[in-house]
Amino acid sequence: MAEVVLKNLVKTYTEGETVVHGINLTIQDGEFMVFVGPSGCAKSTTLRMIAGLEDITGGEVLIDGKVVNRLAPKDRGIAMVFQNYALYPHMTVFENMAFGLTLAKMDKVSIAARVREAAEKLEITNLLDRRPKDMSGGQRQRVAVGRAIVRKPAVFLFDEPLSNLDAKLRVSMRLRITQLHKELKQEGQNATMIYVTHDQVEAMTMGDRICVLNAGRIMQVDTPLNLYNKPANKFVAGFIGSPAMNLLEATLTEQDNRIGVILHNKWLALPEERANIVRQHVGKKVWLGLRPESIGNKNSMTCTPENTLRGVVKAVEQMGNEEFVYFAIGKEQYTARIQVEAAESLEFGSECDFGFDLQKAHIFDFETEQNIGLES
Ligand SMILES: Nc1ncnc2c1ncn2[C@@H]1O[C@H](COP(=O)(O)OP(=O)(O)OP(=O)(O)O)[C@@H](O)[C@H]1O
Repeated sequence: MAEVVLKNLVKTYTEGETVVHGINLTIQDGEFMVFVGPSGCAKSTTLRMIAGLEDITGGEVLIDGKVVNRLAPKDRGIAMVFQNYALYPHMTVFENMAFGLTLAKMDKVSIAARVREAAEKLEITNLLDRRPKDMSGGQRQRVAVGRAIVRKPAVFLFDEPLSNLDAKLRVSMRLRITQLHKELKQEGQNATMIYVTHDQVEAMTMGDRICVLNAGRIMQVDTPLNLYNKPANKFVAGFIGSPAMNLLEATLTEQDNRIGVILHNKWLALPEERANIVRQHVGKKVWLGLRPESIGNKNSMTCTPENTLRGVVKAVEQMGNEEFVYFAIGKEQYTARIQVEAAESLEFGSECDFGFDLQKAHIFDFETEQNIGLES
């Protein structure tokens, strides 16, 4: 049970390169917080500073109200699960899971009870006598999670724990970890979990809140749905969502008292409520963000001369229930996501009219890249 607070956290490696630039973040007691961002954005470095595996250059880490900058990892009340499992190869599963408790000089009966309880939770009771080399990757990772659980830590830290597993196992393990978080809560162990991943599907499905990082800075901290529906800036808009949001250069213009954007030399009207929010920015260059599901054909949305552009189909990916249509207008490439009932049989090189649902448009300042289309 612990709140984790990062105050102006800075990391400079000895080579002099600052990779974490003053991060401020409060992770609430019992919260499942995901750190997500592209490779090299300092997710792991930040997590390792919380764990005590990396020196802190500046700022503070507080766990349960106490500054832990100088505490050894074992004294921080944390348990960490790594991508490579980090199991002892010469020990059985039981011994691996018991190891930390033995070091902490817990009595043997209590250790056995804790290990069995955790093994049952993770359905690995039948593996307790095996050694890591005789198990699959998924089983090893369950043991690594089990080793963390037995210690009943206040804070669980996960560093890309599912990256070495195949796609199907990743899905089942991610469910298991989120269920574990809920089960522990039910049992009164309000475990705070901090989970690092570069996989936005993991981030969206697991996190109570997600902290999106880029180049050592926080871009946005919010619930999965708010990140998707109200991205604070162009970076978050482009990072969260698959296929990625279409981001188009446009200029906000006024014609006959109505506000719209000029795209490919055509004026497209913004619906009135959207127009009112960005009225003060008329004349400015902006990034117009449209999710693939906000672009469609005449069967999937209302297409009018004021929201339609003609494009050339470059590729179609069939997903079963829907298809992703990649098309070009001039040099720009766009993605539309169309439900299979509405799909036309579009072939490479064919021309089609695509409707742009500007009611759902996200609008970002061209220079600052901040979202200027949010209702205040
Ligand atoms: N020991 C080190 N010495 C110097 N630079 C380092 C060290 N470890 C990491 N870095 C640098 O710090 C930056 C952040 O690395 P970090 O591993 O935290 O990123 P990440 O977001 O976890 O990336 P990935 O998703 O690829 O694991 C990178 O530029 C990396 O090269």
